[in-house]
This record gives sequence, C-alpha cells and structure tokens, in this order.
Amino acid sequence: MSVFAGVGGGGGGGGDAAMGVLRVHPVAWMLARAVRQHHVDVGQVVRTVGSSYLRSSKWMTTLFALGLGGLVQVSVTQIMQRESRRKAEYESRAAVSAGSTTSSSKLKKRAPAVDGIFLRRILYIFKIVVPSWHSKEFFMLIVQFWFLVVRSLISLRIAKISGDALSCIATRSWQKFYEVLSDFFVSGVAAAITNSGLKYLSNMVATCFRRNLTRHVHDLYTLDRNYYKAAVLHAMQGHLDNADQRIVADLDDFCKMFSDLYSNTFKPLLDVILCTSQMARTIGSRGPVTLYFYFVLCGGVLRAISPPFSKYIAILKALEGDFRRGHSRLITHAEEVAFLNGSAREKTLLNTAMERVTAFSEKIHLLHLRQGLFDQYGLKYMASMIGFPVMALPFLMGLEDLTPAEAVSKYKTNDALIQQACRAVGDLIMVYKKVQTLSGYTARVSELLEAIEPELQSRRPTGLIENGASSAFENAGKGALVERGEEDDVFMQFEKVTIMSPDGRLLIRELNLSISPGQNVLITGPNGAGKTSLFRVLAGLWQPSEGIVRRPRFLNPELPMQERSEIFYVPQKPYLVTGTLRDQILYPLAPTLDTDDQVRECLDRVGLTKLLTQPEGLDLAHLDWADVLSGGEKQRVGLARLYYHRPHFAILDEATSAINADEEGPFYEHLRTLGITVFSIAHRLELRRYHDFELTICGDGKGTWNLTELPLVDSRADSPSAVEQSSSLST
Ligand SMILES: Nc1ncnc2c1ncn2[C@@H]1O[C@H](COP(=O)(O)OP(=O)(O)OP(=O)(O)O)[C@@H](O)[C@H]1O
Repeated sequence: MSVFAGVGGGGGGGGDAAMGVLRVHPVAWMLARAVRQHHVDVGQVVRTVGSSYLRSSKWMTTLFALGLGGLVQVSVTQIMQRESRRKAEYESRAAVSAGSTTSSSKLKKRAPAVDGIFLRRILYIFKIVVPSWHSKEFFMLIVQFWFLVVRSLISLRIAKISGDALSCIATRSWQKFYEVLSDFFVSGVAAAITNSGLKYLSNMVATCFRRNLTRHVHDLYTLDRNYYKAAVLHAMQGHLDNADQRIVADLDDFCKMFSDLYSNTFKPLLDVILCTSQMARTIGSRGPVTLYFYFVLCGGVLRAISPPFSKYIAILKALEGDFRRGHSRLITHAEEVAFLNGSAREKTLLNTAMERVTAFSEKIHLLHLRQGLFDQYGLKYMASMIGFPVMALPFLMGLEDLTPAEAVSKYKTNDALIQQACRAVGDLIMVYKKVQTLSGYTARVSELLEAIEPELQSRRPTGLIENGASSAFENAGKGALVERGEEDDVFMQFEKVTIMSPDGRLLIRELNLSISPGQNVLITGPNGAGKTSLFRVLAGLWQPSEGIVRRPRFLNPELPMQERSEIFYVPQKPYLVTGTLRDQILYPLAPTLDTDDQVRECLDRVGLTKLLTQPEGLDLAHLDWADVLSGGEKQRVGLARLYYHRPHFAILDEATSAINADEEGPFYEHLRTLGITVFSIAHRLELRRYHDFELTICGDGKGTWNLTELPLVDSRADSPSAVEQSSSLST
C-alpha cells in the first residue's frame, strides 16, 4: 500500500533522514487529496461494499471486511494529517537551522544494520557488561540458561499430559484420570516457579548490564573532561548528539533488549530441538524436516522484504533525544523565557519536537503492521496448514500396531509438540526483527562509546561526517600542550601558537607570550575574537593548531591540598553544584567540615555573609543555586571559591563583570596579597590598573594580536605606553 512509501530518508530534502516520514508516495497523495476534496469516507465505502458483498457469508468474514475498512480509514486519515505535519516541519526547520536540534537531520550518517560492524560492536559491549566468566553476570546467564532448559522440559511434559488426558477419556480409566490430574498440578507449580524465575532473572540481567555499562560510560565520560569533548565538539561534528538521552535512556533500552533477546533465542532453540527429537520417535523425522525447510524458505523471504527497522530505531531514539533536550532547555532557561514571554514559541518548538517523535513512531507502527501481515500469515497460518498433513499422514498411512486410544493419545501429544515447535521456529525467525531493533540501540550506544573512548575512535565507521570544517578542526591539532616541570623557569608560555575555531576560522595566529609569577595579563578584544578560546587551549579543551603551550599543572582534586592547584578558572557565570553552600565553595573538592572557618572567611571577603544568616549556616542547601542567587552573587561565589583554593595562577573570564566597579579593586588587590597571578578577560578598560600586560586579540579573521606593557599602578588608568610585541612584528 502506498501509504508506506517514502521510507528512504537520507536522500534529498537536505539529507534529512527523519524527514523521510513525511514524504508520501505521489499516487497515494493524489488519491488522498481526491478523497478529501470529495468528502468521501473511504472506510464507509469499504464497509458498505464489504458488508453487502459478504451479506450471505459467515460472520467472521464480515468482521474481517469491517476491520479492513477500519484500517483503510486509519491509513487515509494519516495521509491527511501528514500535510499539516509537513507544514509544522517546515516551520521547525527554520527554528532548528541554528543547529540546536537533531544532528541526525544535519548529517548523513551510516545507517545501522545487522552486519559486521554490528557484530563487532555487540561483542565489545558484551565484554563490558559481562566482565569475566566468574562475574555475577555470567553466573546469572548460566542460571537463566538452566531455567530455560527446565521450561522447555516442562512444555514437553505438558504436551505429553494432554495426550494422556485424551487417552484416559478414550479408555475410561479413572486411575489414569487421577494421574493426569496430579501431573497437571505438579507441572503447573513447576511452570509457575520457572516462569517467574525467568522473568526475575531477565530483569536482573538487564539491570546488572545497565549498571556495568553505565559505570563504564561514566568512567570514560568524566575522564580527561570527555563530557566537554563529547558534548561540544563531537556533537558539533555529528559523532554524538544528546549524550544525556543516550546514557540515561538508550543504554537502558539496549540492556533490556539484549537480555530479552538472550532468553527469546535460547528458549525457542531448545524447544525446536527437544520437540523434534520427541516427534521423531513417533512420526519419524521426515515430516518435521519438511516443515523446517518451509520455515527457512519463509524466513528468507520475510527477511528480504523486511524494512530496515534498525535504522528507524536509531532515528527514533535521536528524535526522542531532541524532544527531551527541548524540555531540559526550557527548565534550564525558565527565567529568561518567562521574562521574554516566550511561552508560545517554546510550545511550538516542543510540539514540533514531539510531532517528529510521534510521526516517526506512527510510521514505524505502519511498517510493523505491513510486516506483521506477512509474518503472521507465513509463519503461523501457512505453517499450521503445512503442519497438518505432516502430522496426520503418518497416522493415516501407518502406525497400525497402535490401538485407537493410543493413536488418539499420540496424535494429541504430537499435535501439541508440533504446535510448540512451529511457534518456536516462528519465534526464532522473529528474533531477526529483535536483532534489527537491537542493532539500532547498539548503534546509539556505540556512537557514544566511540566518541569518548580513544581506543574506539579509530574504529568509528567512516563516512559519518559531512561537515568538512569540523573534521578539519579535529585533525588540525598539530600543536602541543606541555605541563610545566618543577625546574622550568617559565611559568606559562605560548610559543608560536595558532588557534582555530571548531568551524575552521582563524582566531589567533602565532602567539608568542611568556608569563612569570606576579605578571598579571589582561586580555581584550571584540566579541568572538577568541579571548575565551585562548583559555580553552590553555585548559586543554581545544588543541592548538600549531605551536607549543607550556602551562602550570591544572587543578587535580585527587592530589593533596598543598600540591593541588596551580591554576584555577573562574568564569563569568560560575557553575553552581547541587548541594550546600559549603559545597559551592569547595567545588570540585569533596565536602568536608574541616575547613569551615576558611570557607566562612572567604564568604566574608566577597561580601556574602548574608547567606550565613540562615539557621542552617554552611549547610544551607538548594537543588539549584543558580535559581536563588543573583548574577553578581554568583560571581562572588566564584571569587570565594578562588580565594579558598588559592592557586598560583587564576584565569578570570569576565569574572567580575556583574560586580560594582568600586569593589573590583579590593578583589584584585587581595589576589595579589594571596600571591595569585591573574590572566583575565575584561571589557572594562579600568581594569588595566591591576594588570602588567595587555594582550589584544583583534578578531580581524587574520589572527592578529598585540601585546602591550601597561604603565605602573598610579598611571594605569591612562592609555597604554608602548606596543611591545604584535603578531605582525613576530612574523
Ligand atoms: N564550540 C564551538 N563551536 C564552534 N565555534 C565556537 C565554539 N566555541 C566558540 N566558537 C567560536 O569561536 C569564536 C571565538 O569564541 P570566544 O568564546 O573565544 O570569543 P570571545 O572573544 O571570548 O568572545 P566574547 O567577548 O563575546 O566572550 C567565536 O566566533 C565563536 O563563535
């Protein structure tokens, strides 16, 4: 049926795989439009024609016709709804063109499939979720396997009891009747225990897998600030979108599917083997083999016509990630949105993201419907039709030595066995569908691992990136970042350092700068010139394109306090962690009560003693401190944190921009008293008086910069004295 058309995705229309859902086959579209224009109720037409045509037929056939009419009605309604969705999609495209949502819509990614890459990825993940053969997880898998065997044996037993029941009726034996009754009772208890045990084990395996996998991801995600690289750089380059969705939801889905697949593969496999061997004893093996040959043939055909569900699952998960991110953004920026009265716009954006998810889900449901028709007919009803002669012929043509009661009993037992075997083979063939779904989840999880695990980055499937500039950035890092040794004279040094933005723009070219303790440097320049980018390079978040950066040791919370901090970063909007007031000052160190006096002193120094007036004191806690502190107060918390950590070197990125100008002086003076050398970005030129050098980044697209020595404190309010170095001089 043409309503299923347009499933390709990826090609045309901006390479938007997710858009594929909104493309409808032209013939279907014309039909739908004609139907709508003439107000024809297609469902009614089919129902009327069907019921009058089938008036004399049996009630089941009539019901079938009515159901078909309903289905056609649903499909046509869906085509209608697509027009309005398409409009909404166009609207949202404008909104997301800034790159805020679906990276899947911007980038052409290799579609996940059940292939070699899938196998390699699943093996890799298996080693993470089952760390060793003596692990708890391995033990659980073994116990689960044992339960599966028991369940198959119970099924065989129940098939035999069904035959015995028929035999006891045929022979009118009361003794057999009681035996069958007690057999049913015992088998029922065993089946109930086994089934519940299996369910429990399956859930436990999924949960343990999730714990192992999530821990592994957390280890890597937080290692070497990978969360930044993954979220900012890889997301931009299309390697990774919505890391939160992948870690919180996709990992869980993957583990559930993985565990489910394990039990759903072994159980039918065992059933087939056991049922076939039992049947062979009575009716020989030719019949079952013929039936299985049919299943293999049917499975091949079904596989060939099956839509690429793995790809669709991956797209659906990406869309769900975008939807979730829309809500997270609204929570994070609730106040700004409320001030701007942006509710209507936000609603449109959220509804659009939701529409994408639901429209795509509908498409998948329709594809499942189509596939289900073939699966059901081929694997269930057609198989039963073939199964009947397979079962009946041996009884019709031979087995004369059996009494009628024995023949009936054996027929019944074998009938139950063959039905179970057919169901099992059908389930095995349907496993392919689940494997396809698992492949979609595996792709989501593996992309996350490949983005954060260096060992896997080389294994990332090629052909993922369309954005040449981004990949150029990734490969452009020919420069080096070196940690200063104890014996080095130079405190911090940039040697012919060139910095490019991730989208390939030249920000700073061949910067030469050496800074010694006590020499404060002010960085100025227009917006977007690359001032913060210089710090990103210094912190190791970005790699320099060329040159060498020598820097002091960055904060390492693992080290003892006196060795820990040589360099500390204070941004314009300090990050506030969930927890107590004490936690804000100690961050990123773990909370301790030992230094409370020091913490109070730091708060006092930045004028935040008012926060201590609450009875809880330093234990005062808020879920989100960002919601309860003003902009200036947040900056004061950042400065108090700096005073507490007392590094040798501080990077202040407009760290005092929201604080009164007359209070900035004492802050800077206190930093000098503490022996903290400052490297600051500021737009307020009055701050020159607290610095020894001014580095101006021109932001002219050629990477030009100037370094100026500033006059002594008394005269520093005036303009700079002389240009000492510049990029033009240095080249
Ligand atoms: N993650 C990123 N991906 C792509 N481009 C980025 C990224 N981060 C920064 N840029 C770009 O790099 C350029 C320099 O940014 P940077 O933050 O260093 O500017 P800045 O000089 O600190 O500006 P401002 O004074 O406005 O804070 C900008 O044009 C910005 O758009």
